Amino acid sequence: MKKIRAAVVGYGNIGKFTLEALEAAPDFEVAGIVRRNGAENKPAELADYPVVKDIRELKDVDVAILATPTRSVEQYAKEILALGINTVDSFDIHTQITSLRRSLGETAKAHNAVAIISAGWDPGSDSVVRTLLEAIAPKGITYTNFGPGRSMGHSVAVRAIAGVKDALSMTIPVGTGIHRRMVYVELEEGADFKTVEAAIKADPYFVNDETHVIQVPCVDDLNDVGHGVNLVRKGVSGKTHNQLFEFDMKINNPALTAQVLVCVARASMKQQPGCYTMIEVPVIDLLAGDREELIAHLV
Ligand SMILES: NC(=O)C1=CN([C@@H]2O[C@H](COP(=O)(O)OP(=O)(O)OC[C@H]3O[C@@H](n4cnc5c(N)ncnc54)[C@H](OP(=O)(O)O)[C@@H]3O)[C@@H](O)[C@H]2O)C=CC1
Ligand SMILES: N[C@@H](CCCC(=O)C(=O)O)C(=O)O
Repeated sequence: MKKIRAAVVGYGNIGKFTLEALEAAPDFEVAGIVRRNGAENKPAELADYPVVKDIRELKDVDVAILATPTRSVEQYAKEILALGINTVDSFDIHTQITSLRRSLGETAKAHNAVAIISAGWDPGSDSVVRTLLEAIAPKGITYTNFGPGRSMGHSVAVRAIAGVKDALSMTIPVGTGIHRRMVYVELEEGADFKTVEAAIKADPYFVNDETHVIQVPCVDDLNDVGHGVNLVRKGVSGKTHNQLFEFDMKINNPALTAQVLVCVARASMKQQPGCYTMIEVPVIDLLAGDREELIAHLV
């Protein structure tokens, strides 16, 4: 069977694990990697792949997996969808997902392509869990409690602030879906800590949470990409109260995000043109293999 040809756009934390997930998938082949500086300083593990500045330099790409900062997703997605290539991303600014969906939906439909957005683990696979739990206990409350662990999105947002050399944003669960942010920053020489601290606290990623910023000499000495979630719903099925559900996982954050992106890239090949979030995609489309065999095995 013809393999799905995927390009990885951006080769940072998520990009590296995406390449591994593609290499491990039976139905994908790597079309190449798109990097801002192209093949300059090409790492050894990319020796067998084309590394380019522009996705148009790659041959027959079916789907582009966007492993760029969340704030760059819309621009990359629009350019790539306009070439008729599907895109998937893990955009994680929850309050902006519906507007991104509308915006990419227009471009995707105009160019006969598919975009699946916000497809990491949260937003992403957790969104599917929340949806399922709400369906089976329509009345009730869901609490999504993260961590403790490293938020990649928050760490990326801090690294983009002027004067920050490196950053680690730890998410600490306080309970009932409330989180504290412990942000460790390594500053560029001459940067002013108070200015950086104020910029972090004003960023929409942090503005609603209790946030502590701590200057350290070397972020790498603290770094651990482990994370996790404890997602709980207590609610009512029919007229019966006290239905209690719990989903818990402890994970390597970039490895899981990458795996979700790859299964969603597969699903993108089976959708009609347009833009979707994960809760709109049939879960069976995330899997490789024969549909009847999957049904026999999983249902
Ligand atoms: N939904 C979810 O569950 C999750 C979502 N995420 C999202 O994944 C995103 C990426 O995280 P992570 O891989 O750690 O980020 P990194 O900074 O490690 O990697 C991003 C890569 O994108 C490329 N890039 C393109 N444009 C820019 C730009 N303007 N500034 C910086 N880099 C750029 C760079 O690669 P190159 O130099 O090769 O061009 C860079 O290495 C996060 O922003 C986060 O929101 C992460 C985890 C979970
Ligand atoms: N989007 C997160 C993954 C979910 C955990 C989270 O949102 C957090 O730690 O705040 C990330 O970028 O790591």
